[in-house]
Amino acid sequence: MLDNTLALMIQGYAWLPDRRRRSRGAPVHSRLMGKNAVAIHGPEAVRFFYDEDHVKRRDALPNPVLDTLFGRGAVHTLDGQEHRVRKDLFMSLLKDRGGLASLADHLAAQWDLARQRWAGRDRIVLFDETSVILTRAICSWSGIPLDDRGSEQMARDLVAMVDGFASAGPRHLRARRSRSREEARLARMIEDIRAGTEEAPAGSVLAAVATHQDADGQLLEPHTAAVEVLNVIRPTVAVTWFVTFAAHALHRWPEHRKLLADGDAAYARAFAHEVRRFYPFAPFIGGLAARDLWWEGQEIPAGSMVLLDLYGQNHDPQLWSDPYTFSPGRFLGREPGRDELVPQGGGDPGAGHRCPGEDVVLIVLQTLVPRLAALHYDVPAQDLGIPLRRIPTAPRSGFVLEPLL
Ligand code: HEM
Repeated sequence: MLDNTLALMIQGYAWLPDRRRRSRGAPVHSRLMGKNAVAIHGPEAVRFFYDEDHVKRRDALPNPVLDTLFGRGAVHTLDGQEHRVRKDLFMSLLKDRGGLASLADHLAAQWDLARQRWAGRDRIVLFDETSVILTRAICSWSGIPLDDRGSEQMARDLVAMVDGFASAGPRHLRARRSRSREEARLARMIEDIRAGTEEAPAGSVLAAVATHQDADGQLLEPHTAAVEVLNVIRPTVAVTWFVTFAAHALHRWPEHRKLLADGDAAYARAFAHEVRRFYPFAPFIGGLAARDLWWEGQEIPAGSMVLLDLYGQNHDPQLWSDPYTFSPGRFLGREPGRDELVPQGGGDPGAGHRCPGEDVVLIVLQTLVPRLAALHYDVPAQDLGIPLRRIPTAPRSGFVLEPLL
C-alpha cells in the first residue's frame, strides 16, 4: 500500500472523509509515516480506542508534531501510572469550579480592555485580537507575568505553534522557533521560582507545575515543566480558532444573535457545543496498537497506528441529524453524551487522554461569544472561505470587522 502522508497533507480535512466514502463505511486502512494505519469512529470505537490495553501513546506522535504542538515529554506521550499522575495535575487545575469562574473574570476584563482599544479603529481582525485577549487572560490567570509587548509576542508564538504543526515549510519552521523561544523562557521562570528568586502566585498553574512531583516522586525537569505550562497556555489561546468560527456562524446565521446578546446562558452553552461540533479543528487523534487487535472483523496488527476520526464522528449522520446544518438547538436541554461529541477526544478525561480543557473551552466561548453577539459592527467584503485542505483552517480573512463603538 502506498504511503498516504502526502495525500493527508495535501487534502487536509477532506482526506479521511474521502477515504471513508471509498471504503463504504468500513474502517479506513492506509499508511501514514511508514506505518499501517486504520481509522475508526463512533461511540463504540471511542471505547475501543481509549482502552489502554488496546492503544498506547508512547512513540505514537511524530517528532514534527511534538516539536511544534505538544512539546517533548508532554502528558500526551505518557501511558499507565506515569500518565495518571501527570494528568491529575491538569485535572486539578482545569476542572476546579472556582478556578473556572475566576478565568471567566479574567476573560471578561480583557474583552473590556480590548473594546476600549477598538474604539479608535476602523477595522480589526478578530482572529488576531482574540489571540491577544486569550493570551493576556490565560497568562494572568496562570501566574505568568507579561507586559503589553510581551503578550503580543507570546500570542504570535502560541498561534504559530498550532498553525504550523501539520505543515512543511515556513509555517512549520515558525512553529518550531516559537516553541523553542517560549520553552526556554518558561524553563528559566520555573528555575527562578524553585531557586526562590521569583515568586509564583499560590494555587496558580505556574506554582502547581513548578512543585508537581511525577510518578517517580521527582520534580519535573525545567524543560518538561515549561512544556506542561505551555500545554495549558497554548491550547487556551487556540480557542481563538473557535471564537473566529463563532463570528463566522453569527454572520452566516444571524438569527442566533439576539438570544446570545440577551444573555441566554443555556443558549450560549448549546451554541458553544455546536461550534465545537460543526467547524473543523482537530481532525483525528492517533495511538499505536498495543498488541494484535480485532475491530469489526478486521485485524489490526500490533504496532499499527489506530486513528480515531474526530471530525468524521462529529459529522456522522447516524449520530447527528443533518450533520452539515449549524443547529445549536440540538444541544438545548441536554448535554452531549460522553463518547458522542468528540472535538477534544472521548472517554473519561481523568482516566484516559481525553482533553482536560473542555470546561476551559466552554468558559471561553460562553464568556466571549455573547459579548461578540452584543457588539455593534459591520462586516466588510472579505474572503470568509474556510479551506478544508489546510490544517488547522479558519476563515481566510481572519474575520475582519468594523467596530461601531
Ligand atoms: C482549542 C480547543 C481545543 C481542542 C480542539 C482540543 C483538543 C484536544 C484533543 C483532540 C486532545 C487529545 C485527546 C486524546 O489524545 O485522546 C487534547 C488533549 C489535551 N488537551 Fe486539549 N483541546 C482544546 C483545548 C484545550 C485547553 C483549553 C486545554 C488546557 C487549558 C487543553 C489541554 C489539553 C491537554 C493537557 C491534553 C493532553 C491530555 C492527555 O494526554 O491526557 N486543551 N485536546
